[in-house]
Amino acid sequence: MLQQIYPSVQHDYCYELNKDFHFAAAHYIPSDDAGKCRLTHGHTYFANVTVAGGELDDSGFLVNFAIIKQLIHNRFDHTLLNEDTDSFDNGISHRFPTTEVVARVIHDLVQTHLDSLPNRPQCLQVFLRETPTSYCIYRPKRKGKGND
Ligand SMILES: Nc1nc2c(c(=O)[nH]1)N=C([C@H](O)[C@H](O)COP(=O)(O)OP(=O)(O)OP(=O)(O)O)CN2
Ligand SMILES: [Zn+2]
Repeated sequence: MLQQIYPSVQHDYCYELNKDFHFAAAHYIPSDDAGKCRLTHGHTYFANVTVAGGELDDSGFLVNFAIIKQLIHNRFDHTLLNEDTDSFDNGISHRFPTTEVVARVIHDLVQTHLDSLPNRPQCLQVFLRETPTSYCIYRPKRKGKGND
């Protein structure tokens, strides 16, 4: 597993956890501007998900690390991302499986799970590395932080 220091996100929560995981997936970018990336090709994506909150659950967890990985790995590992039409859409640019959009989709899948937990943790950041030289960070707008 790639080890690195990730950019931190400012917050006032007592607890913050980070989960690293990776998954292999293929994609293509259906845009004339995408050059060679218009063709189907694969990556080993490295993700770091940041979750924060003020309360732990009955196991002493903010959220189980394993669940964070399973949510994403079970869904996308060894898939063609473009075929996951619940997450991506080849006809709408802001739903093409770019690094930016995949990072946002990972956030949304994680946050949907977190919203089902009684202690209501928040996913504050998704760091997603697509290649050795390219990565994206997605941070959702946060209510009460001047963004809403
Ligand atoms: N803003 C974005 N730009 C590009 C994306 C993207 O998702 N968001 N994606 C691609 C391609 O899918 C490609 O997989 C990654 O491109 P790139 O970093 O250029 O890949 P290289 O390995 O060729 O990079 P080098 O540093 O030149 O070796 C393209 N752009
Ligand atoms: Zn690519």
